[in-house]
Parts: sequence; structure tokens; C-alpha cells
Amino acid sequence: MAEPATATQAAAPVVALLKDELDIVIPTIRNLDFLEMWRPFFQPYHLIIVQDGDPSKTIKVPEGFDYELYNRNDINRILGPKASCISFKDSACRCFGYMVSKKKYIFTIDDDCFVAKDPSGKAINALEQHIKNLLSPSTPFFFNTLYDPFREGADFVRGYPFSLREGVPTAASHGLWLNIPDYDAPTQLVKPLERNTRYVDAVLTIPKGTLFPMCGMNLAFNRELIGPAMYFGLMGDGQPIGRYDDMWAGWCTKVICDHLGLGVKTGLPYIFHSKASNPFVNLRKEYKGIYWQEEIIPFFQQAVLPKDCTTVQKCYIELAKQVKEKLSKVDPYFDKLADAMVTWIEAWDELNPTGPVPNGKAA
Ligand SMILES: O=c1ccn([C@@H]2O[C@H](COP(=O)(O)OP(=O)(O)O[C@H]3O[C@@H](CO)[C@H](O)[C@H]3O)[C@@H](O)[C@H]2O)c(=O)[nH]1
Ligand SMILES: [Mn+2]
Repeated sequence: MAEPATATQAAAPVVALLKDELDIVIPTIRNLDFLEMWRPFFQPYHLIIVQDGDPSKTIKVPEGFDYELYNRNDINRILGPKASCISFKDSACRCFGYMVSKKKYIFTIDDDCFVAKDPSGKAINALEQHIKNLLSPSTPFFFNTLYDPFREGADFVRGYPFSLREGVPTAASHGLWLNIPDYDAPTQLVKPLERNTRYVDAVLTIPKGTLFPMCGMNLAFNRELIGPAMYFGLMGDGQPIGRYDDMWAGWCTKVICDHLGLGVKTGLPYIFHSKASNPFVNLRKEYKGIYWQEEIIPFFQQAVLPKDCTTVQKCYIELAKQVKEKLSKVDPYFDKLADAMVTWIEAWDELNPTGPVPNGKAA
């Protein structure tokens, strides 16, 4: 049975790679005691905590962490009417953290995810592995059968075209989970006791043209390369669907990465996921998504972005247009989602002006 590392095991001295270029985004409705276990790995970094639910509740952040915390009142104050695109009472609210960050990289993690141990019993520094994944190229155009060719002790195998060995920039690094796997509600219901104890020591590039189910629990990405596509779609309060926020972001992200020649990796690092959310509550949140996705997936598989979509924002706005045209017939929700996608980009660009900054002040 997989077990989390103990706090002392995770206490090994750590070189904080990208310390000033990466923010850690945590959505929470609970408390942040889990940070104690991550302290050796996370303390050097800036945290962006997105407090969901009742803004009058005080979330206690353990001493010694450098953080900014946003509750719903802050989101409404900062975004005004555009706050409508940020979900309420759902972990999808985390994407507000991506928008307000000023850093090049983001790592997002849930507050019920702990430090896992590798088969040797060593505490896994998930953040360090994500950074390695993001800083080394991806290989979406041709599959390397010895997995990550840029890893120490591996390489491209015979027959791998030399013209493709440079790879492409990596936009996202999708980590996995020991103990409670990210199963959908029906699977959770039929396999309530299943725990993931299998540690697969591999990092794979997801091939171009292939979609994947992106889980937001243990995820890192290059905000400058793909940030605007990481909109965790409208879920939670007042929405007909839940637990598809990260999936939506993953499908949009992968289509845009394929179009722009960027890579997405999955595999290491593992975290130890400790809490199984209630499968009955999850079923209520997911059930429409379970049959809608039979139409959503073909939509993304067939989505074509015009050549003049040369930035993530342009790609995303084009995707929103196609969602409105082709998915609104599935349910009026997609009409609302398409509008929210546009609002998200407008809000993103407002908070992250790329042109000359007015009055020379930092945005
Ligand atoms: O209303 C809410 C509920 C939760 N949160 C915070 O979000 C994360 C995840 O919450 P939890 O661990 O309860 O849910 P899981 O089912 O394990 O989450 C996984 O399923 C996906 C569904 O969205 C999600 O991407 C995965 O993370 C915790 O940090 C909660 O505190 C919230 O902010 N608001
Ligand atoms: Mn969880």
C-alpha cells in the first residue's frame, strides 16, 4: 500500500530551481496544513492561494510561507463583471491564480495532495520533477520508445529521425497520483477500495493529434507559452456540470499546443492523493459531462485553427467561436461557456498587458 512520505523524509536540503520564476497556485475550501509536509520543497516559492466558498471564512496559512491569498470578494473587486468567468464553489476557481500571477511558470496542487515516496522510499520533490519536465523539450511528432530521451541515462532510439531530435518547447507537465487515483464517479462507485500503488518511472510526451484527460491536481505549465489556454471552465455554483474544469482546459490546451508546435508531457512526478471526494456527489456533478463528452471529444479532435491564429489568445478566441457554433446545440451551457472563454481572455489581457505598459508602471 502506497504511503506518503513523513515530514522528516521530505526535509532533505533542496535547491529551489526557478525560485523567482514560478508561483504555486492552490485552490482551497479546507485548510492548508498539508503545506507542512511540502515545506522543504515549497517554502522558497511564492504561493497564490485561491480561497473558494465563503469569503468571510479565514484560511490559516502556516507560518513562513510567502503568499498572496484571494477570496471571492477579491476576485469580484479585481475583475468586476468579468469575475463571472471564474467558477465559485469549485476547484476551477484556481485559474484566477494563473491570471494574477506575474511569473513564467505555474505549479498547481490540491490541498489533499501530499509528498509521495518513490519505490526506494525517497520523498518525491514533485515540483523539481515538473520543472525538469518543463525545461526539457517534448517530442510530439515521433514517439520515442525509450520514453523521455532527454532524461539522464536515456536517449533517442535507433530509427528516430535526427531532424526531429531537437524536440519542441514543453508547455505543460501533467503529474500523477499514488493512493487515490483521479477516477470518475462511476469508476469510483464500482471500485471504492481501489488504490493506485503502481509507480511507473516514466515521462512521456503526448503525441500530436492525441487528446488526454488533464487532471488539475498535480499540474505545472509554462504560463508564457500556454497560460491563456489554461481556463478551467465554468463549473460549480449555478452550473449544470462539475469536475470537467481541468478536462476542458486540457482539451483546449492540447489543441492549441498541437497548432503552435508545443509539447505536453505526462507521467512523473507522483503525489500522494489522500482524500477520495464523495462519489455520489461527484456523480451528480459529472453525469451530464459523461454523455456530453461523447460529442465534446470529437469536436476537439476535429477542431482546426486557422494559420493566422499565431498567439494563444487568438487560438483561444477562435476555439470559443467554434464552441459557440458547434457545441451550443448539445446544450445552452456551451453558449455560456463560449462567452466565458472570451471573458477569460479579456480579463487575462487586462491583467497581463503585453504591449507597452501605460505610464511605465508594472501592471
Ligand atoms: O468547491 C470546492 C471544492 C474543492 N476545492 C478545492 O479543490 C481541490 C480539489 O478538491 P477535492 O480534493 O475535494 O476534489 P477531488 O475530486 O479530489 O479533485 C480532483 O477532481 C477534479 C475535479 O475538479 C480536480 O481537478 C481534482 O483536483 C482542493 O484543493 C479543494 O480544497 C475548492 O476550491 N472548491
Ligand atoms: Mn482530492
